[in-house]
Amino acid sequence: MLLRVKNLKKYFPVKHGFVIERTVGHVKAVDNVNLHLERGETYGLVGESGCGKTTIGKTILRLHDPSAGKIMVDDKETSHFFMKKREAKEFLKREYVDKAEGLKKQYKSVDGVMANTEEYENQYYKYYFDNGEEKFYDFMMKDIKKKRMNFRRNVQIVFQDPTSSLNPRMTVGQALMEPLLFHGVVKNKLQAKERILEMLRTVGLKAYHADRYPHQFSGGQRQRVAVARAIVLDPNLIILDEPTSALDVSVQAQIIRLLKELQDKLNAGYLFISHDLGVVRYISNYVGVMYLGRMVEYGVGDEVFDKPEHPYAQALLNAAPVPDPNKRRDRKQFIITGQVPSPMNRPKGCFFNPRCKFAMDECKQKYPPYYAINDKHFVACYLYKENEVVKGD
Ligand SMILES: Nc1ncnc2c1ncn2[C@@H]1O[C@H](COP(=O)(O)OP(=O)(O)OP(=O)(O)O)[C@@H](O)[C@H]1O
Repeated sequence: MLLRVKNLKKYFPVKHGFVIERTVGHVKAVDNVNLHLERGETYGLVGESGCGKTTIGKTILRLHDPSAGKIMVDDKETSHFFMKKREAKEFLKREYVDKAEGLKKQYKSVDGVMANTEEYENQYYKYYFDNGEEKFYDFMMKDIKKKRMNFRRNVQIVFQDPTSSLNPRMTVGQALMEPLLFHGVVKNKLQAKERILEMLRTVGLKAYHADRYPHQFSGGQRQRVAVARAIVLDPNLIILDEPTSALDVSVQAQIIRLLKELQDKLNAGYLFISHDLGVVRYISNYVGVMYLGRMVEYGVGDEVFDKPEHPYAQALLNAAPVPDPNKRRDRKQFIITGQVPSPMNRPKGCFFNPRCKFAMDECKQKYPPYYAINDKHFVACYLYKENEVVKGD
């Protein structure tokens, strides 16, 4: 599995006080979110502004530390890649040293058995047994750094506004050269230049664009540069955070087409964050609808778009353009009233209950679990409580 997010939480502390700061609450930007994604697939995240989409993307990328939960990339838990030295040492002691010492005791009575155990075959335990604790820590810290670099290479992001994500003082050639040399992907500058020209061609730009600065491009071209920078290291996972929102409609279509073509070429997984429901529908295999930090409905894209079941998802997705006018008439129509509550002070029970015209007593008591509409479609709403309950995965 390329990406697996399990019970992810990101709470931002809210502090008051000028001289003595104290935490007066938390913005629960992301609360118990699960999602997974394979290579070559796209997971679309939709929901109103402020529901936590960008925070999920940034937390996966480790621009934010998660408050709780797991993020696994290529089946590997990523949290210890980003630990500070002391924390990492504690983690290594817990995960390896203490366990290795336990094994030693277990096998003490039978000399020579240790070398035949499964754990001894594991390179980390073997290193510890052969080299002792201090050398083991040095070895593991280097290993963690290697994994962190590998993660940084493998997971990339494209932001909405390429103007702020590109360094204005660097030419496009320099901006693309930097990560190539930093990650040692190429042996020398000549190889780097070849790769940069190939990347520019891939995203529909010309060789002479390498000598230009970001301000010398149009918005669409700048986003092409940002895409080139994201793919130059051949990543497996790309987070696309509103990649077309700042562009004209005709340019949006070109960028989306480019992203689709690139996905076929790179076989990368995309986490696609957008307000534009039409684009999300077009590009995504799976879709998750978020409300106040939680995924209220998720599943295979066409299923969720054709038959949204959560009252919030129905209201939101009804706003999406539908190519087939007959389908549009079949849709349940209603409009949500009221304001989105504050993520610092969410309503009891289902967070949507004060705005939901179907709200029942239990909706005001406890947040609903996920019910399976079928094996491709899940919804957190008591209206479906006759259905099988599933873990939010
Ligand atoms: N660094 C931060 N510190 C404190 N609160 C934050 C921070 N970043 C985001 N938030 C809050 O977390 C919540 C979720 O924000 P987020 O940007 O993830 O939403 P979003 O769904 O991506 O919205 P948009 O579509 O407008 O980008 C919001 O209430 C926001 O104010």
